[in-house]
Amino acid sequence: MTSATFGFAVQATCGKARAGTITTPRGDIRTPAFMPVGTAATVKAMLPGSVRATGADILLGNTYHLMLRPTAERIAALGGLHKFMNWDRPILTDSGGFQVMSLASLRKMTEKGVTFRSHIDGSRHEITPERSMEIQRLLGSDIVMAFDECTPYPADEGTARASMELSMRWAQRSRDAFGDRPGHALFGIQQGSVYADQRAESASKLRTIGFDGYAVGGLAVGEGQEKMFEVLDYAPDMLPEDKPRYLMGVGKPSDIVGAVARGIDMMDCVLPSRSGRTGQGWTARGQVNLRNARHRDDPRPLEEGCTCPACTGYSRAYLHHVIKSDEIIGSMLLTWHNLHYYQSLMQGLRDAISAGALADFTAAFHANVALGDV
Ligand SMILES: CNc1nc2c(CC[C@H]3O[C@H](OC)[C@H](OC)[C@@H](OC)[C@@H]3OC)c3nc(N)[nH]c(=O)c3cc2[nH]1
Repeated sequence: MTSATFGFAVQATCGKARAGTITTPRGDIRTPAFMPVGTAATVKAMLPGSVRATGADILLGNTYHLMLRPTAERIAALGGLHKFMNWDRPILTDSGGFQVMSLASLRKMTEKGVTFRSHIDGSRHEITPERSMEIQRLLGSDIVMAFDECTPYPADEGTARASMELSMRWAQRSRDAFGDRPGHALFGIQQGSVYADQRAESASKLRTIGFDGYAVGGLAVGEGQEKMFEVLDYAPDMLPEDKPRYLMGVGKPSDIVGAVARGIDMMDCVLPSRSGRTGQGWTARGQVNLRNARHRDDPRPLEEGCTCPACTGYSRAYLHHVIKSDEIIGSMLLTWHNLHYYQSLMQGLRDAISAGALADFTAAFHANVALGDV
C-alpha cells in the first residue's frame, strides 16, 4: 500500500501498547516497528533485498555520515538516497546532532548550531537546524528528524533544562526550515533528561510547534534499563496519542518489549547488526556468543525453528568456524539472523497487541530468555 500523504492509524491497543500503520508514498510501516540502521547508505553486510526479507518496512540513514561522505549534494545529483542505495521503501534520517557530539572532533556549539571537524579528514563543517533540514531534503528521506541536542547523561537539572530549551528553539527553526512537504514527515524530539517537569515542558512546546511524529530523545545514553523505563512510564503519554512515538537508539530485545508496553511505536538500534559482526547471535533464549568454543562441533542451527538463511542452511559449528576465521560470510549470516529475530519479535508484539495478549507474550518472552541457551 502507498499513500500520497503521510498518515498514522492505530488498529488495536493493549494497555498502553498500540498496533498501527504509518502510511507513506513509499509504502506502509507496521507498528510497533524496528528500524535497522543503514548509517552510510548501507545496512552493513546486508543487501537491501535481504533487509526487506527480514521483514523491515523502513531503514535509517545518517545525516552526519552522509554529509561528510559522499555529501548530500552528490547523492541528490545521483537521484537521492533511495536510488543511490537501491531501497525504494521509507527511509528515516537522524538530524546529525547526536552523531556530531559522539563522533566529530573540535566541536563548537552555539545558539546557531554546531561547527566541527570531520572524523574522516579533519575538514571543517557546520550543522544548523536549517542545514540539517536541507541535507535531509537533498537525501530525500521520508521521515526527517528535527535538529536537536541529545542531552548527555547524567545531567543536573540546570544543564538538562538549558539543553532542552535549546533543542526546543532548534525544533521551531527545524519546523520553519522544513516547510510544507506533502508525503514527507518531520518528527520533533522530546528532551528533558530524567526530569518529568522538563519532559512535560518539552512535549508541550513540541505540540505547540506541531509535528507529524514525536521522538523520545535523550534516553539510551547510559542511564540503564530501569531508569529508562522509569522515564518511559510517563514520557510517551505526554506526546500526542494520534501520532507515532519513536524511541531513539533502543535497544536490546527486553528494552524493546518494555518500551512497546509503555506506548512506543518505533525504535532503532545498531545492536543486532553491530553485534552480528562480532559473532553475537540474538535468539528467543537470549544472546549466543558464536565465538565460544562450545559450538565448534555443534551440528544444530543457531536457533531451532528459525527460518532465516543462517538457521536453515548452516550449523553452529560452521558459524563458529567462519566467525573465528573472520570470514565475511560470518557477518552476513549473523547480521541476517539477528535482524530476522528482531523483526520476528516485532511481529510477535504486533500480533499480541492485536489479540489483547501482550502480558502473556511478555511473560513468555522473559521465560524463554530465562531458559538460556543450551
Ligand atoms: C543509542 N542510544 C541513543 N541513540 C540516540 C540518538 C541517535 C540515533 C542514531 O543512532 C546511531 O547514530 C549514532 C545510528 O547510526 C549508527 C543512527 O541511525 C541512522 C540513529 O539515527 C536515528 C538520538 N538522536 C537524536 N537526534 N536525539 C536524541 O536524543 C538521540 C538519543 C539517542 N540515544
